[in-house]
Amino acid sequence: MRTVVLREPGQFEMRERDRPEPADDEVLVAVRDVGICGSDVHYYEHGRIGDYVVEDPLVLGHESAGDVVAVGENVETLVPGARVTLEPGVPCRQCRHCKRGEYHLCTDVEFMATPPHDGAFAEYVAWPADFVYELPEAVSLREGALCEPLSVGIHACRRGDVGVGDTVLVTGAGPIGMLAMEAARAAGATDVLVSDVVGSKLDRALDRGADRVIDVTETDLDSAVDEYTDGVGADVVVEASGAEPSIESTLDAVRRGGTVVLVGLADEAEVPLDVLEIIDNELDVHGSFRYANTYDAAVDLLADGTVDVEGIVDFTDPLEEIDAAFRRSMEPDTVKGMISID
Ligand SMILES: NC(=O)C1=CN([C@@H]2O[C@H](COP(=O)(O)OP(=O)(O)OC[C@H]3O[C@@H](n4cnc5c(N)ncnc54)[C@H](O)[C@@H]3O)[C@@H](O)[C@H]2O)C=CC1
Ligand SMILES: CC(=O)[C@H](N)C(=O)O
Repeated sequence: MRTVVLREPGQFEMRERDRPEPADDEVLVAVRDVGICGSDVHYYEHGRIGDYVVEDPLVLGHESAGDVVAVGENVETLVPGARVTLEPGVPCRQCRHCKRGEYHLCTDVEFMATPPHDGAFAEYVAWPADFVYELPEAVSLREGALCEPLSVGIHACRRGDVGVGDTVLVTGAGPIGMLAMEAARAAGATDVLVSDVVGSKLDRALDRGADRVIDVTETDLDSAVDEYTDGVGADVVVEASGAEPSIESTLDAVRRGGTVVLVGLADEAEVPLDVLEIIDNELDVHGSFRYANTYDAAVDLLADGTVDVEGIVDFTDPLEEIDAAFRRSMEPDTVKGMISID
């Protein structure tokens, strides 16, 4: 089967590998659509993310969907021909976190495209059936693949306890911010504000239903939020840029008693946050890491038409043109690129 491996930073190589055999509890999926995530691009550019270093050729891609072509002998939930999306993190299922249902915190999780685990830029992937979700007719495979970043948005909104009537500020209009905005709306937020430093992304957010967009290169975030909320502040801020100034500004933009959800990963682990501001305003500040138990919800929201994920996609290129696709993904205007596999 065809795969693309990252050999070293900036160098993909098309390789033939043996088609995997599904184990008893696995299904074999012919991969059709794979999203390009910022983390894939980071590995492509730098060969590492923090302590995760690409030491051996690695298959990237963890936002995937395709067709089941074979099932292991214990699999009763899926049959060949099913159209599916793959949840990319498989935990140990045994540890305290797994047993509490917070399996995304399992320290033994094997996550696609995180060294040393291969991802989905390949013709076939064998994957545990309990982390494979069937897509109804109404949900395309492209949408199925984007259940992954949508899940990040759903989990962030759950962490922020976004509720009916809330005003939510999302900082960063990349794919995660855009889909956090969708998830916030689905959770009942009636006002969603979005900030970024790239005008075209804010235009896109506006087209996709943002009530107010804030270009922080021109407008002070705190003042804009104050103006919109009559000086109260946002009920929930979802920080989805990872930019240090944006992370710092969340504490000023949220209302007293409100909630800040930190999703964006800063380049530096240490970002100064005013502890007195957190205490005095009784803020809830939550980290949000990947997701757990979100895929069923993501598929349902797509099937109902409650959220739109296709609208964030700028282009789809074939697997053979992955190098050009990654370069295009690095352009500041791009929100989401995808790879299709025939
Ligand atoms: N915690 C988690 O589980 C996950 C975290 N992430 C992180 O979330 C962040 C967002 O992911 P993507 O949307 O894929 O990244 P992205 O890089 O595509 O989007 C970030 C956006 O923030 C904007 N931005 C830069 N400076 C800003 C500022 N000062 N104020 C407002 N916006 C600003 C950029 O122009 C860009 O549009 C990244 O840091 C990523 O590493 C991504 C996936 C999962
Ligand atoms: C941080 C990322 O972008 C990636 N999706 C991951 O969950 O590792």
